[in-house]
Amino acid sequence: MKIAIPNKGRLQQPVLQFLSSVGIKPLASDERALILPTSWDGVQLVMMRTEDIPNLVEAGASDIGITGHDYVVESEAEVEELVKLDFGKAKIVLAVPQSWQISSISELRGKEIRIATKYYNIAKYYLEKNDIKAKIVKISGAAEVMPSLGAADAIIDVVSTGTTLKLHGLKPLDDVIESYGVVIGNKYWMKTEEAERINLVLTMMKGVMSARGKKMIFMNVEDRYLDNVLSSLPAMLSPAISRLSKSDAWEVVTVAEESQLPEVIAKAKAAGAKDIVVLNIEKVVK
Ligand SMILES: Nc1ncnc2c1ncn2[C@@H]1O[C@H](COP(=O)(O)OP(=O)(O)OP(=O)(O)O)[C@@H](O)[C@H]1O
Ligand SMILES: O=P(O)(O)OC[C@H]1O[C@H](OP(=O)(O)OP(=O)(O)O)[C@H](O)[C@@H]1O
Ligand SMILES: [Mg+2]
Repeated sequence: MKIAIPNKGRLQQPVLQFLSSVGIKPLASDERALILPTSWDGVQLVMMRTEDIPNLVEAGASDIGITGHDYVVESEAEVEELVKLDFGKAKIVLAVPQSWQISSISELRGKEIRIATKYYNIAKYYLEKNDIKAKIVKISGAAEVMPSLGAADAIIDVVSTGTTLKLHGLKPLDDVIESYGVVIGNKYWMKTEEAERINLVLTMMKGVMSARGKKMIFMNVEDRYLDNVLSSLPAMLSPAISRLSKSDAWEVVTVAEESQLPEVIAKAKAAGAKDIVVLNIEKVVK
């Protein structure tokens, strides 16, 4: 099976790290190679431009792909979003010159404005939905410079820290869409002879995402403190307990969200738990 991933750009490293956690590592070959074998037998990586991946997957040149949600929407490709990822987060906004004394997009109605963007379809849907008349100036990047060159009045572009907008005298006026890294699939992937392997890869990918932010906690508890320690744990954490050999103590094991850790450990310790060990979780396959 083939997985299309970014051959460059800001998503490439996070995607490779994510695939490594899944158990898929590219096997070194000529660095110009665009189809790479991997450590998982029968799985190849296809190195493509991030924005081309939706069309590539729709065309069936790859069974699944990893790209940005914005490119899935912009491409209008008939693909399925299968696993939402926790990297590649961005916002696409409508931004206008800081000098414009407007605070809502409704004030743009009735005006004929030019909007520079690399997201033509996303902009078109957004402007139609908001009943704004605008000429879309299609560019492939660096949209922020267009208003100061007099080539556009406003832009629709990605914003992360907001630095580039500020630097070019622009301010965000409205959010257009949220974007995030996403695993997509060809609509017919389940009908291919690779379906079983694809399903296993997707199961592992979901397993990695379910484990994100979760920790395993092991603690030793003497008999006399067991009830106290168990009642100190948050109700939804159904801990497992096992008798320690050669002592009247127990091992209590549970899983907690990383954000719960400080409170869970403090309360368990105060209730008598000792030797508290915290481990990362690689995958949780439901
Ligand atoms: N600050 C950001 N700027 C651009 N894209 C971002 C940013 N933060 C997250 N993204 C997301 O990353 C993806 C952009 O990746 P892509 O490889 O196309 O562009 P890039 O990393 O800016 O590289 P390039 O130099 O080709 O523009 C999109 O899905 C976008 O939503
Ligand atoms: O809000 P910020 O943190 O400033 O990031 C947003 C900027 O980053 C991206 O540019 P990129 O570096 O990808 O150049 P490009 O526009 O040519 O793709 C994006 O297109 C914005 O210009
Ligand atoms: Mg870019």
